[in-house]
Amino acid sequence: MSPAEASSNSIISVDCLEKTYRGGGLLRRSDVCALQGVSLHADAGQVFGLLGPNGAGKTTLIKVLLGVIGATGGKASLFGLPAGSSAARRRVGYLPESLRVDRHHTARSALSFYGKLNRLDSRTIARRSDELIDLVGLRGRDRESVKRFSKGMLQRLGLAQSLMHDPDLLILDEPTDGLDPVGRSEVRRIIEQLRDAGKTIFLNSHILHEVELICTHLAIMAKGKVLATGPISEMDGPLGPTATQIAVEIEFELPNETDHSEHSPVDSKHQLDRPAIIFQPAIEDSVVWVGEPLDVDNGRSRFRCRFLCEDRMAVDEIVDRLRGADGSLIRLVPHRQSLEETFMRLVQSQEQDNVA
Ligand SMILES: Nc1ncnc2c1ncn2[C@@H]1O[C@H](COP(=O)(O)OP(=O)(O)OP(=O)(O)O)[C@@H](O)[C@H]1O
Repeated sequence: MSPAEASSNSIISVDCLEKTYRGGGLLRRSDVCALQGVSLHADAGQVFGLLGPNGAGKTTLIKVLLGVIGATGGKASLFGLPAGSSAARRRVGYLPESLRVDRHHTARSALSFYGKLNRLDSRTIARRSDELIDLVGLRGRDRESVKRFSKGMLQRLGLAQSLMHDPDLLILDEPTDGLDPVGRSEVRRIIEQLRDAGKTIFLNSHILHEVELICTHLAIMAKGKVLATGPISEMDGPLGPTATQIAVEIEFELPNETDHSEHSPVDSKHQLDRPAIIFQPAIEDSVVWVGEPLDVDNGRSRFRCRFLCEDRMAVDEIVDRLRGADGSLIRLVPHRQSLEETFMRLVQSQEQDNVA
């Protein structure tokens, strides 16, 4: 989305953001460009996921949003206020990747401590602590030492502390990292409740499946750049990674080259190469996946292949080539790319671009 397209109710608005960590030395060889023209927008009520491999720049972006570090270029704002300003910061709750709660605390005393840090009065602290202890499922354990808490319970307490001042936006750094499946599902349940209560949630993760389960919107980042952003429902659709590409799955039969009348064995490796030979060079590089021959019968082999086609004409060409090779089309369906496939394709093609 271009800055001009950003909707007026953007809670987070990031445009052409740059962050270079300066290294030593006159030639600046050790400078690290952690953010390179990052643009993204998260609207009210969204659960927005920032997904990327290690070193993508996710934590750097969060630090700029919170005002912990300054950007070296571009613009970032929260609620239309400059990121890092105290007016913006007051409306944000933050859960760092590993929140350390002093071991002498109980859940209740920890919440009281964080309430005081947020300058809340004692009545508000007592009321919010009650509400949040219920929300995060710590009722009955709230006067126990946190020393006895599991990692999942500590993370839920961390969520509660980030909510003490009732912020409109929650920024969560790897909220389910290191939790067991039960802990992850409990954190997801709380995030869903917060979303239903109208909070905007911005979270950072390298766990693709978690993002898929929790988020409504997504930005895929790698090496300081946003590779794709939009509603999650559009990230794993039938289209390829660019708007015009079409991913299709085709099931078809081809006559065997081996003469079956002589009962010669069918060489499956040889058979496997056949579709690629028939479809190339016209659609070079577009055979994404070829399965083992599914069936070999009456001198014909059945295959299932996936293709990433640049446009509809490329799909027509595949069908024409199949007919030209005396093949028959059994099934042609748009292939829904999983988020994982989209993610891997984007990250790998960026790596190839960098090598070229
Ligand atoms: N204080 C710093 N000084 C120099 N380089 C840094 C600093 N902090 C981060 N970097 C570098 O900036 C790049 C982005 O790092 P960042 O921590 O933002 O990525 P990330 O996506 O959060 O990765 P991870 O999932 O591993 O935390 C990396 O190359 C990292 O080494």
